[in-house]
Amino acid sequence: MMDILNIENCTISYQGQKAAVDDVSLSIGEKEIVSIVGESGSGKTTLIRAILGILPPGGKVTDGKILFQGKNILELDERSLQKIRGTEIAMIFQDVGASLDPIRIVDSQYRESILVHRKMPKEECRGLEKKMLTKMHLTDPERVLSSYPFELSGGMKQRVGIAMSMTARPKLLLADEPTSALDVTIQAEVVREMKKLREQYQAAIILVTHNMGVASYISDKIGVMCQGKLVEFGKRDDVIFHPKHEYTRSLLAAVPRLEGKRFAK
Ligand SMILES: Nc1ncnc2c1ncn2[C@@H]1O[C@H](COP(=O)(O)OP(=O)(O)OP(=O)(O)O)[C@@H](O)[C@H]1O
Repeated sequence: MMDILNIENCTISYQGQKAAVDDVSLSIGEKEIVSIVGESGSGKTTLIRAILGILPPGGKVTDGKILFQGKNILELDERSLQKIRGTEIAMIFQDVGASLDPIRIVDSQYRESILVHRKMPKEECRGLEKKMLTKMHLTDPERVLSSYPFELSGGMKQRVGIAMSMTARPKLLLADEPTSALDVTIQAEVVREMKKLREQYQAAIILVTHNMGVASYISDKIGVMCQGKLVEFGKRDDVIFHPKHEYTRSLLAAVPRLEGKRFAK
C-alpha cells in the first residue's frame, strides 16, 4: 500500500519556546485511520496544523519534511497550498459548531464552501448538500439547510461540519478532537460515522484525541505524543496489547472496562 502522508523528522517551534513538536516521524497509508493521542499541550494540534500549513502566528516548522503523496508540502507556495486545502486535505476543527456563522442559515454557508472549489448552479449545490447531509444520517436535510446553527443540536452541527469537509472528497481528513464538545453517546455515533467515511470516500483520516478508548475503537494505527515527542507509533493491536512506553501504558490503564473487557481483540 502506498503512503499518502509521510512526516519525516519534523520539529515545530513557537517563537521563543522549546519545540512543541520534537523530531516526529510517522506515515499513513491510503484509507488508513490513524489516531494521535496525548495529553493537552503535547503538540497534537500543532502537528496536524503543520500538515495544512496553517500554524498559528509564531509557529514554524524548523526541521524535517511533510510529504503528501510524495511531495514536500513545506516547499509549496501559498497558492499551491490553497489548492490542496479543502480539496485534497480537509480539516475538521475541535468545535465545528462554533466555526459556523451564527447569523446565516446552513445552506448559504454550505454553498459558499462548495463554490470556493468549483462552479456549480444553485440548485445543483443544494442537491449535493442534501445528499451529503443524508449520508451523515441527518434525517431531514431540508430542515437542516434552512436552519440557523443555534437551531441545531451539537451533534447535528458536528455532522454538518463533517459533511461540509467531505464534499470535495479529500484524500486525507484531519480531525482535531471532533467529538470533544459532544456528550458521550453522540461522540460514539460521530466516531462511527467517521469510520464509515473511509469506506464511502476512500479517505485516510488522522484523528487527534485525548481519548484512548476512541482511538482503539477507530484506528488502524495509533501514535502517542508526550511533551512534543511521538513516544509510540504502530499498529493498533501492537500499541494496545504490547505498548512500549510507560506513558502509553498509563493511558491504556485509564480506559474504562466494558463487560469486564477493556479492548476487543
Ligand atoms: N499559538 C501558539 N503560540 C504559542 N505557543 C503555542 C501556540 N499554540 C500552541 N502552543 C504551544 O505548543 C505546545 C503544543 O500545543 P498543542 O496545542 O499543539 O497541543 P495539543 O496536544 O494539541 O493540546 P490540546 O489537546 O489541548 O489541544 C504547547 O506547549 C502550547 O503552549
